[in-house]
Amino acid sequence: MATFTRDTEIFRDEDMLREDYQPDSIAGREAVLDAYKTALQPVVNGAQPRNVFLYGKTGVGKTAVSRYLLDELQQDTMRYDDVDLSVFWLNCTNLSSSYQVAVNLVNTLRSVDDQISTTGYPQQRVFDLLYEELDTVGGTVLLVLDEIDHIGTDDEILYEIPRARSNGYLTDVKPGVIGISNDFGFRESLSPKVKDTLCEEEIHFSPYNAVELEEILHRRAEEALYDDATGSGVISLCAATAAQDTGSARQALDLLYKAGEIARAGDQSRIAESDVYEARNKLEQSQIEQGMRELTKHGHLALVATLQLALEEETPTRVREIFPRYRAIARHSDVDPLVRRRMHDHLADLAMLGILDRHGRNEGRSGGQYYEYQFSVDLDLVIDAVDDFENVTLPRTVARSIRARNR
Ligand SMILES: Nc1ncnc2c1ncn2[C@@H]1O[C@H](COP(=O)(O)OP(=O)(O)OP(=O)(O)O)[C@@H](O)[C@H]1O
Repeated sequence: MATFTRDTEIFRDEDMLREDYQPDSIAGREAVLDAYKTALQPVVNGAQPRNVFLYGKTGVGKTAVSRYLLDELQQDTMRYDDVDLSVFWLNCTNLSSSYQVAVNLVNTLRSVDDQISTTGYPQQRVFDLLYEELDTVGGTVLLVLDEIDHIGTDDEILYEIPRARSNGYLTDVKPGVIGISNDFGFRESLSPKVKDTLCEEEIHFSPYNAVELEEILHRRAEEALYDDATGSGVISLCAATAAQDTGSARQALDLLYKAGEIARAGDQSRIAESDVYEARNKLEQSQIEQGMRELTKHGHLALVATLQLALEEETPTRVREIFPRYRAIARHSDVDPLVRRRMHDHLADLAMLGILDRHGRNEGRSGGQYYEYQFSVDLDLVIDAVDDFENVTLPRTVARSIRARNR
């Protein structure tokens, strides 16, 4: 018997459940598609494009809908000789200034053997280079800036590009900017002139409800899974679970994919509801693990201090117990400790991430309120995560528990 045999019961084409798969149809987003089409109509007419700003939480289809509609737009404009449309995408994660966005745009527009250095130019020079490149491409150019909120308050470029034509910097090209963001605060933080320009057309992507998610999952499952691979209620359970939690299609698809993997690993011929529950727990766990790894240095220190108390069976515990431990661990790790109140903010963050449970308690007659903390996740999970903290010198009790687990 072979060690590996091809799946014949659960996954027909599992790549279709992966993050980077681009669906060829969009379900449950009619109103958004209508608004987006209206915003893009000037492009088909050969007119100056409008700038569009898309916002909504993570996983609600901003990228998928944009890719789908811009592909359609490119195909449909080919029918008109007087429209020459080019679309360029730039992911702005880690680009925290107009300068960096401009340099990366220049390099996106240029060929790979003709890139410019990411530092060393005056800002105006980079903008001029960008205008030259845009004019060289010519026609209508749509620049899609994904995760645009990373640019922060240094947002001049979002004003400059759309205005460059009327300001006489561009002659042969009609540029349009499509900004995408899942940070609701970003729109408010834009300077008024940028807001007026970039947010000419705004499209809000609301979280999906269970009915919409079910439609998305059904369409995807039709091709990704074999016909009898889902037991009754499985798809609606994935949809309902994700709708109640985040309303994200990504979460719903991840749940179905994970549940399928669990069924396959168990040699089952179909996915059961119990696989969805198990998948939810596994995904939650890995999200929490990731949350712990991505904490700041002081978040790591506060976590280790609380873990030390938990291992000594001193939890639930109060800030006044955690703080001295935190301070000692910080000193051993060559970090200046924060004052108690600031460290308490980090404990509150850990509670918000679902790592700690926090309960308010009253101090009896003397009045006053205090909080008690304890882990709301399995300690083994925390010990595993802490093992990877490179910036913290671990106290002996914690180091010992790690060794015991790794043995
Ligand atoms: N309406 C839809 N129809 C079909 N698939 C969808 C739909 N909406 C989202 N998806 C799928 O859900 C996943 C997440 O969607 P997408 O990446 O577009 O979200 P997003 O809003 O851009 O999220 P982020 O802000 O995190 O980038 C993708 O796999 C996408 O194909």
